[in-house]
Amino acid sequence: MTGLDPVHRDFFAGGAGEERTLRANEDAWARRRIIPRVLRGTGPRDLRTTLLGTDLSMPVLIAPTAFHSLAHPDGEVATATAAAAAGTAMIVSMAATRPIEQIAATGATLWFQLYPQPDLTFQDALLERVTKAGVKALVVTVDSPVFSHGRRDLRTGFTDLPPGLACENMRDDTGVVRDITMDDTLSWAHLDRLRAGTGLPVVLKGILHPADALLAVEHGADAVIVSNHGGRQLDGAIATLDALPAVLAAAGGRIPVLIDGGIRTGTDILVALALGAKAVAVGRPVIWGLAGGGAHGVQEKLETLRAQLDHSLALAGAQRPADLSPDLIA
Ligand SMILES: Cc1cc2nc3c(=O)[nH]c(=O)nc-3n(C[C@H](O)[C@H](O)[C@H](O)COP(=O)(O)O)c2cc1C
Ligand SMILES: O=C(O)C(=O)c1ccccc1
Repeated sequence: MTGLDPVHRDFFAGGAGEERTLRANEDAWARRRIIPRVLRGTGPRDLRTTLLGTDLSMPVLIAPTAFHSLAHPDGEVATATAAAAAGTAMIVSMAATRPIEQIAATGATLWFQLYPQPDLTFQDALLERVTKAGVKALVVTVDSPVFSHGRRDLRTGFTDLPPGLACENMRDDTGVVRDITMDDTLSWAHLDRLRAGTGLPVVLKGILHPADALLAVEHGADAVIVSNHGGRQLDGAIATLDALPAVLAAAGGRIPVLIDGGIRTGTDILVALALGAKAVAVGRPVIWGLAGGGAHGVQEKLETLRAQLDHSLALAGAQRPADLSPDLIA
């Protein structure tokens, strides 16, 4: 990718361990085949979707990924500019390198991703800050009780952001940038407290087991994202597509189920929607677009996915995502 330092490229591309889960995510989509319907006279497609009160021009969100300023000098501001132009939502990583207020100034619809922090005073202040900036939902990442180990970036020697870059939303009231803490004591009680303290919809990111999907419903989560963190946390974890059916069954239609991991084409999105996901999120493809061409690069990536989804819906005999059903997938 243009201008991307090889060490940073490995940080973005890499997965945990042997990268089995990283590969499994992409392979799972490639294994599915579509059984199209014909002669349905559907006319032009309508990709619009509403999620937790958020209107989206298509069922594709930008997954939260760290450190966009390593990919492009405009960082998360460029990514958000593209999200706004494409009419979709960006989930801003807690490890974003631009202040949430600057990202919000693009006019993009934003959700904010949170690693729950043990310092509750700091966390409350952060939530107040992002809420004031206008984020529309809180995405709580639950698959990371500890930092990832053995990723490519650890072998290449990538440890921290270069001078001048920082996780700008981790500044406390003294201006000091806090480290993001991965908390191995996290439990459902923490989630209950979080939910009680915010008026925002709460989305749990990193659900793979159906029993956890059921608990998410019982604890009042507004949505879940089936995710294995793009193969960056537990190597050997199930591919997200393989986890999706049981999670959907456990959720039983009570809350929307989203999915990320290895989604690269419009047909991947069609497969996810046909099986019952309400929307998908994409991580690395957005980073490559950002590295290659800033806001325009990201927008081009999003418009390519939109065109591919539109085309494959037409060829499968569907006008809207809601017209798709599991019988279309082999
Ligand atoms: C470079 C990179 C950084 C990431 N940073 C975060 C993060 O800060 N918070 C988070 O919840 N997930 C993070 N993720 C996981 C993504 O949100 C998402 O689950 C994953 O990238 C989806 O898979 P894909 O990249 O194959 O589309 C990161 C992923 C990558 C590749
Ligand atoms: O790289 C990641 O996957 C990730 O989640 C992360 C979180 C905090 C800082 C840097 C990266």
